[in-house]
Amino acid sequence: MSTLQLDDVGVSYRLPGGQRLLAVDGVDLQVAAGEVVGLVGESGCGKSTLAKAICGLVPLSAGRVRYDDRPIGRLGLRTRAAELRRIQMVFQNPYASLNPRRRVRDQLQDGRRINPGAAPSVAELLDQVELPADAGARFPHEFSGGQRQRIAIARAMAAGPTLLIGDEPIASLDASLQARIASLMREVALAAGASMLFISHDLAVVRLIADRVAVMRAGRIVELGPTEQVWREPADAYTKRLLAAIPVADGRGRLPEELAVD
Ligand SMILES: Nc1ncnc2c1ncn2[C@@H]1O[C@H](COP(=O)(O)OP(=O)(O)OP(=O)(O)O)[C@@H](O)[C@H]1O
Repeated sequence: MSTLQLDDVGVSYRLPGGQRLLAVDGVDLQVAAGEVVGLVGESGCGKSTLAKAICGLVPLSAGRVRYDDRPIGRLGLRTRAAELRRIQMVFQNPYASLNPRRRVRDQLQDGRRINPGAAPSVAELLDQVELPADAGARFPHEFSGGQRQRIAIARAMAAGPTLLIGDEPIASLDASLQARIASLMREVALAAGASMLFISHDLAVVRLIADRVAVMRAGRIVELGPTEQVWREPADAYTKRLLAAIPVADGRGRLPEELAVD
């Protein structure tokens, strides 16, 4: 069974003037087979950079990423290609993975060719993401934002991934749709036997779908644990602040006073 294992991972960017920014710093994280892990934290804390590091899209400055006990990153292209084909991403902007000029069914077929035999048919993929069968004959621009994100999820699943990474996949959707699309991602990933790393700044949605949650701040993971435990008994002051900031219907903080931090 495929496990993603990050050990002491660091990623730094070179800034104008030669300085380096340590965007990810000493991250240890594991995503086990069949598990959904939520990665939360404020804008700029390094979530997307960590996702890119997992996919080999940015080089590591420290540590290692292993998938299925094989290294990813800073490797020969052949090894990377084989491992990375099994990791698929869904981005905030569905167009990041969709071609506006190709019909939906052709794009799903393109995905299915990445790992032949690993994914269901185009009709089944559309059904899984709750789109009508005739959606395949249309182009991405003919759909709403939520439908487009469903297509992007189907496109990712068409490649037969064993790990699905969502990088803020619900951030651009209407609030009414966010929980549904997040739950759908969990459903389709688990139904296919894949695990999922779900990146979001929306803790309420992460609580709905994640088995474990990792809280990231300034490049580091400051808290990691079963979702309900982190939610009910956050150990880290920053996690407490994040949770306290979640709005509720009456406009006040969600958490009781005893969890408030200064
Ligand atoms: N290509 C780059 N070059 C230089 N700095 C970068 C680059 N990409 C990201 N950064 C910086 O690295 C830090 C982490 O950025 P990253 O996009 O990973 O954060 P994030 O948590 O995903 O934020 P958001 O939720 O806003 O997408 C930020 O300070 C950002 O400005």
